[in-house]
Amino acid sequence: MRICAVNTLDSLKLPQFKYTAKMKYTSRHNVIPLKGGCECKGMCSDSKKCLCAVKNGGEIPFNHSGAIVEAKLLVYECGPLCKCPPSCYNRVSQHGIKFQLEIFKTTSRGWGVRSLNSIPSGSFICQYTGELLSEKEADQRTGNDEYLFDLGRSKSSSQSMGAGLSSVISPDLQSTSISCENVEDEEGFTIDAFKYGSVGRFINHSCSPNLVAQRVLYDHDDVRMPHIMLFAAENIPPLRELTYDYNYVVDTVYDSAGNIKIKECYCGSSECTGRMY
Ligand SMILES: C[S@@+](CC[C@H](N)C(=O)[O-])C[C@H]1O[C@@H](n2cnc3c(N)ncnc32)[C@H](O)[C@@H]1O
Repeated sequence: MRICAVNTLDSLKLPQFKYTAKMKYTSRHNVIPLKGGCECKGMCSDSKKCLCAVKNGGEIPFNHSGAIVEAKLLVYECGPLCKCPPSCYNRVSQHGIKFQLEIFKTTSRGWGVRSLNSIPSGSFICQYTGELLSEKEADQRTGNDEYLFDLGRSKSSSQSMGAGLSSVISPDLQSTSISCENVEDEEGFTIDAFKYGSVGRFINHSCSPNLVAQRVLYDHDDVRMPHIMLFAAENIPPLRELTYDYNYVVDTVYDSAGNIKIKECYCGSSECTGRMY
């Protein structure tokens, strides 16, 4: 789908980056491959027999219109080794963008994203794609940290969803409680959308967001590096800016010299806390 960028405010052009609809992995990261899939011949309608439904806690997380029913720590969509057809109800975000999105210049937050169509609650919007980096690699990009999305760590006691853009957020506060078989260490991963990314890289933060970031697995089995899929958290009218909560914890973001970084929030919501971090 073609995505236009409009600027009615000044003469600034969209910054250069390479558009990638899929994640960019390198051989440095050993992604755990899929071990298998469900055996359903139809549409995964028997949630007791469908292995993917079982992994989702005994239910398909989407309704028949393709809307996510509720945000979860991790959603398993059916994948390439499943026997079900591409039209299976448990394949949603893997099919890509369905709404006509537009990148536009905002007055105070750089570029942002809106939809030209109205969006029903629960609909898939887009994936936050980019280069997959280890925590160490991400830490070395402190000067260019505006497009980092920290995936947190796979084994942790913290319950935080941790779906936020950050470079150096305290790992304990930013991590997830997903337990992870076959993973020896606790290495965390980050997506960097600065050089390679999708329209998702332009979605701004809001303290009253209308999207949620959902971790999804379908084409590999590595819970350390789930796909980040953005879904509508409410019905969204056309031209309303799309936003999600970056989930920063104030005073936990540091620069390379170890000083606390402060960034004001201009989301404009009545619930705005005033600071992004
Ligand atoms: C992932 S980028 C979002 C797209 C960005 N606006 C652009 O022009 O490329 C994140 C950056 O956007 C800006 N931003 C996003 N949400 C904001 C907000 N609520 N208030 C102020 N700046 C925001 C900050 O500079 C942040 O580091």
